[in-house]
Amino acid sequence: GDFEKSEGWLDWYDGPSTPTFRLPEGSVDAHCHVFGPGGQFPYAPQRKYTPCDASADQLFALRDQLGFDRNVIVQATCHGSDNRALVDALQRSGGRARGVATVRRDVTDDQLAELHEAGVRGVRFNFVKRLVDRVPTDSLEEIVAKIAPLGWHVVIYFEAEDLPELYDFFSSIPTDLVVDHMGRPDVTKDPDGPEFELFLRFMRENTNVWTKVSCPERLSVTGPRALEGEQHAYRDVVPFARRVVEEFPSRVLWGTDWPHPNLKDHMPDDGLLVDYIPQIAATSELQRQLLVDNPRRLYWPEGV
Ligand SMILES: O=C(O)/C=C(\C=C(/O)C(=O)O)C(=O)O
Repeated sequence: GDFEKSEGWLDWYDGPSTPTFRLPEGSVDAHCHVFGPGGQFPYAPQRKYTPCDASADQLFALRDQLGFDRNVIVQATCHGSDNRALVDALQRSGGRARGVATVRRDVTDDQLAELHEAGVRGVRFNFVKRLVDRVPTDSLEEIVAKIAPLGWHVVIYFEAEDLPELYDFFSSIPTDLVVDHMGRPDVTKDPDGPEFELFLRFMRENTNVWTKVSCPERLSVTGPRALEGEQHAYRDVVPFARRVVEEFPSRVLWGTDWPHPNLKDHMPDDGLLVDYIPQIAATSELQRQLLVDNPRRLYWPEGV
């Protein structure tokens, strides 16, 4: 049918392993998606890929199996600014999910109020060129002005090579600003080198900036296989993520990124991704901040 998934798209991992690492009580999967079903929630005509359907019920089953308590569900580009699938999932969650939506510059205050009522607490802007026709620099400023009364924050997704030209613009955003997947560092480079240093400087100079130390499977060249005797899946990503967690322990978040859109070479076992966490957050204090305190402060500030 019209919603055939993209060529080469891998189905998400059916039957993920149960993690060895026990998530702390109240942990939040702070980056995940729901897609479709395409017949009920059509994908955006201008999308760059067509995902497999991935429902709220399947997301919540994964949440329970992995040991998370809550989700932050993030609008992906395949649904554009049609947030109906996201809102449906939030309404089904019984208050255990919050959302990050995508809106256009002509969004009305009533539409924003409806999204807030459903549990949306932020807006997402995608600067990854393969995912959008044009980067949303102009609409971002207008939308930031509209969401200010709601106290929402901004989530941005960009690639490390684009940070130099976007640095000043991103530094001018007045809200809390959450960077997806550490701004996608090239992990074949030196974690102490100039490229990652620019991202660390961005976080040092802008104390409103948070980042998700998620998606090693997107960044890794060494991949999911742990060498004999070594415990590190995605071992080439560990130094980058660990550095961020240890320098900015109160401004990091973590998520599965289920159902992992656009992965072509392998589909990660979500249980394995959870077992990666202690490599990058080595103490129970850091784990609690990463998985419980920080996402709760940002998405459930009312403390429920
Ligand atoms: O889901 C992710 O976080 C990563 C990807 C996709 C999107 O963010 C999206 O379509 O909005 C990607 O790297 O392709």
